[in-house]
Amino acid sequence: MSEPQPVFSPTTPVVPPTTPAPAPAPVSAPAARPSRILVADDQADVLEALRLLLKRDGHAVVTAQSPAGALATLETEDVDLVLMDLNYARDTTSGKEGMDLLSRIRAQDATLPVVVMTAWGSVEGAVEAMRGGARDYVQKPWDNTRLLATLRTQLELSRALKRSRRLEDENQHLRRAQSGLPDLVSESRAMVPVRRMIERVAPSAANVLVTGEHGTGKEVVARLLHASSTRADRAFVAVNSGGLSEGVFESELFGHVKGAFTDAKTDRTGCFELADGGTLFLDEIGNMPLSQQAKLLRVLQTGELHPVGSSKTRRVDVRVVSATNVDLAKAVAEGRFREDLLYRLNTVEIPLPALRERREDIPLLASHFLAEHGKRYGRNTLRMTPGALEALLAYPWPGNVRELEHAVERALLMSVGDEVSAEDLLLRRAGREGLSRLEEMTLEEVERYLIERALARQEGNVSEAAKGLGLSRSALYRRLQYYGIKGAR
Ligand SMILES: Nc1ncnc2c1ncn2[C@@H]1O[C@H](COP(=O)(O)OP(=O)(O)OP(=O)(O)O)[C@@H](O)[C@H]1O
Repeated sequence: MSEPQPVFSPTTPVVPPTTPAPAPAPVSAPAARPSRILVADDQADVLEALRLLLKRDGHAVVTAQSPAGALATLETEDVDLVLMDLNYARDTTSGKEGMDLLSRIRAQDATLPVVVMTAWGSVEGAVEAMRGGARDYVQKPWDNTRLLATLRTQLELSRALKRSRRLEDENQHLRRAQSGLPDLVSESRAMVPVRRMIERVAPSAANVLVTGEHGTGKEVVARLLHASSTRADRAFVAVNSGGLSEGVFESELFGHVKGAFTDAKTDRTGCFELADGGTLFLDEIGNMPLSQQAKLLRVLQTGELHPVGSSKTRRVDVRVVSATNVDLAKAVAEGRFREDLLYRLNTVEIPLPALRERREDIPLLASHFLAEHGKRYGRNTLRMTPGALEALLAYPWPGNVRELEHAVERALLMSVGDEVSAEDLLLRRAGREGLSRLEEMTLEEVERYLIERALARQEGNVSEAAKGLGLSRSALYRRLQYYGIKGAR
């Protein structure tokens, strides 16, 4: 069995598009930013000294002179660590205001590392603060080297924690681990423009819209675009964007913070952030309600989002590949899809032909699935009989490649010995072998069978099939509707 060839390898030189693609949607890249530290102390000279010290060490610094100021800053600024004094009211060393501030910071974001500064010799204060959730403490007056080392350790620890939490979230979202390039098996002429387009646009950051009937391989194309791009080592996050209820949509795409709503027990990273630096695959985009389209458009226009319940702005660098089986131009004309969103999504459009329009691919796809599933079931020596191949070629495949894959897997399980026969395929209604069962069929089954055969012969063309059956086009359409036969054009 010949191995399907990958479309191209990532090392293949990039061929520039003949017509320059329009500029991609500006979901802009975040600059690699230094750690941002909030320093809270009521003494201006202390704040200034710390600001200079931390800046020299490569950190960005924001300062606050009171607990209220610190909390207000945390509301609006994305901070990586808080360095805070325990005492605010002058001449007191009780640390009460500081402990209060610490617990309020923890309530807002329990993952934010806090390092407290205690008065020299106040060991109880330090112990209490650590019990209250501070990650570490330094004593005043501080030793510069020790202070910087403490902060660096806490920042690294927090980064590692964030990374592992993000990986956990990512793992939940990644539908399947991909090794190497996903297989886009094809040898038909109809798929040549598809392959060419993938080669040309994959390396760019352009947003791509993949269109085609169910099961034609839109997600395979999306994965291939990602795997062949410079983003290949970052996440590919797939989300069924047409099937989300109003309540779930924002949280799924943009994330939420703990406490944003009753069930929000912990922070949740949204798909946009999970896909940061990588590719977000928005499947079934044509079924997205208008209200959700507006929210999506805003993020694509600005490259900025707010997790639900947070006023902090996050920036993301995401390439969006979307897919639909809906005619979006028609949906725009009927007011069901926003035109401005369509223009953001379809910088490049890749239309995938239905399987009946590329019958040359059927034998290769069948062999591919037979080999793949054969491996899975420990049956590596299976072959299709010529009769099985003929039946596959005669069938109209309304469910496209997905249906073919299922039929081959089922046939593999039905088969005895090394051969998969036409009968194992169970394509009773359309395969040739159906003829031998003619006498067992009802009149309606025979009619359906003949219509499917005629359509398959004419590659789904209704006018030609109607001619062959001696029916008018509209009479055939009525019957197609009656029998629920899909895949006609
Ligand atoms: N050209 C191809 N080569 C190999 N496998 C393919 C090909 N096209 C589709 N498949 C397989 O067929 C199945 C359906 O493909 P996929 O999910 O990409 O279709 P889709 O167009 O995204 O479907 P839907 O519109 O229902 O979401 C998958 O298991 C996929 O791996």
